[in-house]
Amino acid sequence: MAAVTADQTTQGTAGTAEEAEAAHLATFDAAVAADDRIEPRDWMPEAYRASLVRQMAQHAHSEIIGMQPEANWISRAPSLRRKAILMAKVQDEAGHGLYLYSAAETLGTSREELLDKLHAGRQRYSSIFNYPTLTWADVGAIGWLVDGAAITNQVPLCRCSYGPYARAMVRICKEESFHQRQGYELLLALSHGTPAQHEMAQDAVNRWWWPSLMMFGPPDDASAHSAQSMAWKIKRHSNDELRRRFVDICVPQAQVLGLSLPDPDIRWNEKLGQHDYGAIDWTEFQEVLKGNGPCNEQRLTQRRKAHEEGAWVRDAAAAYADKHSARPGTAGAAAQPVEATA
Ligand SMILES: CC(C)(COP(=O)(O)OP(=O)(O)OC[C@H]1O[C@@H](n2cnc3c(N)ncnc32)[C@H](O)[C@@H]1OP(=O)(O)O)[C@@H](O)C(=O)NCCC(=O)NCCSC(=O)Cc1ccccc1
Repeated sequence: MAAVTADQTTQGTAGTAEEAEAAHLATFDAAVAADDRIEPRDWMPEAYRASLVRQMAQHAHSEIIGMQPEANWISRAPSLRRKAILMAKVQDEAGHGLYLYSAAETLGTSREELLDKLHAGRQRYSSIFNYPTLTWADVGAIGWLVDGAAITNQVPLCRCSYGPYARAMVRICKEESFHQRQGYELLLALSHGTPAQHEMAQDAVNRWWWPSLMMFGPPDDASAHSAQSMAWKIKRHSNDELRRRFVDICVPQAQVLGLSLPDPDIRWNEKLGQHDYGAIDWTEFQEVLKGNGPCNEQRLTQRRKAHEEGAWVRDAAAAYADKHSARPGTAGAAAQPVEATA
């Protein structure tokens, strides 16, 4: 964006602070209207910054908490091939969290601060990760439905108005596509396996279907942030639009899988050119958001434990970085006091 940077705001402005603010806002609004990207050093309204931090932090937290349900099956994967794929997928989710925490840092919030808020229960992560993985087929259902829903939601975020978030999403979406395919392929194998395997696949789809629809957030008329986020082009589509798009994608895929979706009200709506679907249990969604889902407590406890147990790794990395920057010939060395030698 060829906008005024934060540093320039105080330089050479003849008018009042209010006039300068209004000029910046006009430049920002014009950039958003023109589909330009807002970059970290560009002026932006504080509410825009706060909304981005809220969404990006929640997204980053979802990626790292989202490692837990599937990691539960790494040691019990049925073959070496499935184990290698699952390990790679879970590692990818950690990577996504790191891209997103880094992108959030460009808005002036440290990773440490965001993690502290997650651990204190002051920031959210996606409701979907508060459900248990009861059988191996759940790994397939998560790949197909949870990663599928994530892609449907996140592809439009590649066109988000904030540059670092949009660019992080490009890479994340490529990896999520692989995750979705592996889940689909896993379910296809189970669905066409023994009757017991088919039943296990169907049971997993039955349990994950409705929580996956909840990933898109509350219905549009109850979505507090959608209108403003869409005006700022952080979000490009409403929660209900994306949810319906996801149903349209899943219906033919379920047919190929030979599995049914647990909703007798799914039917083609000729007028809309899309599928209708049954009522979502929004009470269950609100309960999960309040912390009363089946695994909320387990997920946060495990996350806090992993953070505490990883303290030595962070300390070691910081000590190494300090040592490295103190070496002669490195950029950091110039700033170090030189000890006199005898
Ligand atoms: C669509 C929405 C999630 C919500 O729209 P907004 O406009 O932001 O909010 P809206 O006004 O509609 O809602 C009002 C309140 O309700 C909250 N809330 C809503 N829905 C949920 C929910 N489902 N869970 C929990 N909370 C939810 C919402 O934050 C707000 O609360 P607040 O006022 O902040 O306290 C949006 O933030 C978004 O697109 N995020 C980016 C994508 C992203 O985060 N993806 C995560 C999955 S990544 C993944 O799966 C990859 C993976 C796969 C496999 C394994 C591992 C990893």
